[in-house]
Amino acid sequence: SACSSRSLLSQMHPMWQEPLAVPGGDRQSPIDIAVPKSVFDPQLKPLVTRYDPRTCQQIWNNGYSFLVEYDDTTDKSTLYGGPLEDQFRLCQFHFHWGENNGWGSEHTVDRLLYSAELHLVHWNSDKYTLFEEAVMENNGLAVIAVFLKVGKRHEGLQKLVDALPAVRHKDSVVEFTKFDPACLLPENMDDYWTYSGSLTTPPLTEAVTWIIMKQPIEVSHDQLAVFRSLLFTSAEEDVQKSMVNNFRVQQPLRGRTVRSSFS
Ligand SMILES: NS(=O)(=O)c1ccc(NC(=O)CN2C(=O)C=CC2=O)cc1
Ligand SMILES: [Zn+2]
Repeated sequence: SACSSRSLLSQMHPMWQEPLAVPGGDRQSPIDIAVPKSVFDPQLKPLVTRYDPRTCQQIWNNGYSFLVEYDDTTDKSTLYGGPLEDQFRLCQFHFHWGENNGWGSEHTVDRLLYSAELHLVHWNSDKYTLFEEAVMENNGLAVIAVFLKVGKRHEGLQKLVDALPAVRHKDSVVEFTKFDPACLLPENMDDYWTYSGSLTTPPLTEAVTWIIMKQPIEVSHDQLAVFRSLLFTSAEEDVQKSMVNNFRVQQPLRGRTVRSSFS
C-alpha cells in the first residue's frame, strides 16, 4: 500500500531525524483522513479568505521548503470562518512534494497520496501580536492545506515557478511581490475537513487548526519538476542534495475526530 511505500521511503530519505517524543504528542500531524470515519458538522461555517497581493514580500529557501512570505504586521491578508472563532493573519505559504509524482503530500485521503501539498500558514491576530507567540499556543495557528495533482498547467503558479531558480540553495532569498495566494485555492471552497494537529516540521508544536480542502488543484509535471530542482543544501556545502520528499511521516490519530463541512 502507499503507506508501506512511504515507510520504505522514510528509510531511504529520512527528511530529518524525527524527535522521539514531542511535548504532549497526542495531536501530531500529518494524518490520513479516513473519510468514512469523518463526522459531518453542520455548524461549520464558510471559510472567508481576504488576501491582499500587496502584502507579498519575498521567497525564502529555509532548507525544508521554499516559503512565500507575507507582511503580517497588519490585518491586510486574513482568514476567518470555517471552524475558527477568531481572525487569523497570513504569514507565509509553502509546499511539500516527492521525488516523483507518485507521492509527496503530507496528508492523505483514505490513504490516497497526492503529488504535493500547499500549506497557507496563518496565526491568531485576535489573541496574539506575533507569529512567534501564537506558534506556542493551543490553536494559535490555522493552516489551509490544498492537495496538488499533476494535470494541466496552473497559470497562476507559473510566476512563482519562474522565481524558484533564484532561491535554489538553502538560506537564499529573493524579492517576490504582488502575488495573490487566492489563485492557488480550489474553486470549491465549501468542502473541507478540519482537525486539531501540529506543525509538521520543527518545532512540531500542537498549535494548528488544520483545514484540508477536498478539491485538489492541478499543476503540470514540468511545474512540479522545478520544485525538485531546489536544494536542501546551501551554496557553500560541497554535497548538493535536491529538495524532494520534504514531508513528515504520518502520525497516530490518538482518538481525534476529523470533521467535514459536507455530508
Ligand atoms: N508544515 S506546516 O505544519 O504548515 C508548518 C508551518 C510553519 C512552520 N514554521 C514556521 O513557520 C517557522 N516560523 C516561525 O516560527 C516564524 C516564521 C516562520 O516561518 C513549520 C511547519
Ligand atoms: Zn507545511
